[in-house]
Amino acid sequence: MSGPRPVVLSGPSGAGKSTLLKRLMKEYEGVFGFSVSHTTRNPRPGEEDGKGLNCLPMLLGATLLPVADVLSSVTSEDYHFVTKEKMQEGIDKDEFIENAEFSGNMYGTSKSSIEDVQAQNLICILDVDIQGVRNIKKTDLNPIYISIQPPSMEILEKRLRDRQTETEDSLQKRLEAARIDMELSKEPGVFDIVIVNDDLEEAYEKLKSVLIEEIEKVQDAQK
Ligand SMILES: Nc1ncnc2c1ncn2[C@@H]1O[C@H](COP(=O)(O)OP(=O)(O)OP(=O)(O)O)[C@@H](O)[C@H]1O
Ligand SMILES: Nc1nc2c(ncn2[C@@H]2O[C@H](COP(=O)(O)O)[C@@H](O)[C@H]2O)c(=O)[nH]1
Repeated sequence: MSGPRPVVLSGPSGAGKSTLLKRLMKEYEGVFGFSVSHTTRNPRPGEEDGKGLNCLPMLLGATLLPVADVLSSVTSEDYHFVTKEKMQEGIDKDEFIENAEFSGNMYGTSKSSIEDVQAQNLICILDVDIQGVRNIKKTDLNPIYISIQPPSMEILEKRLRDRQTETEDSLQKRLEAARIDMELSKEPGVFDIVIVNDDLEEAYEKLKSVLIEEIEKVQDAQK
């Protein structure tokens, strides 16, 4: 039996991908696994290196907490934070299914980050920019492609500013990338669905409705 289809979540920085993902992974604990990307950007306050399914055995071995507590501490946000040299080394060794430069930093999805999730028969979620979407389309991954879009550039800018994670320079770079993303996401056939994240509840319900078939398949297999 082939495993569940992976899900690619894309859309401008600040559109709300991580917010929606966190809810989804909380409501459907044990159904999704996040593909922990590599990046050369600096960690934000609270972000930890590689706190994803890749290091689950290590987390489980190092804690006296129940497995469920460890699993719920695995968020959809963190990365493997690496130097440019280390990242380039991995790319040269063909360890990445895709990689891209975004806002002056390198990002990439390692093959093992996907394999680790798929080995557990979980729905693998990839959070990648539009370049990642294009590159994944050249592979045989066959994911469901979902774009999360903001209601407008103005609202996106406000969300990014309020999040307080960016310098003025990185914020401007992200807004520029967002303009391109918003144009490209309108191209027919790029995404299976484009969800405008205006009202969070409505956006979340739409996201769930697109994924419910795959979710139920995983839940049935776990019975
Ligand atoms: N529907 C919404 N209404 C208002 N604020 C929202 C909504 N969705 C998300 N936000 C807020 O917008 C900010 C950006 O959201 P989030 O960090 O989830 O975006 P993202 O797409 O994951 O960004 P990045 O790609 O940079 O990681 C957060 O502070 C979040 O709380
Ligand atoms: N092509 C890829 N894009 C990725 C990957 N991981 C994250 N991203 C995208 O980068 C931007 C910025 O993310 P942030 O965490 O610095 O705010 C965002 O659009 C992500 O979707 C990846 O492995 N490959």
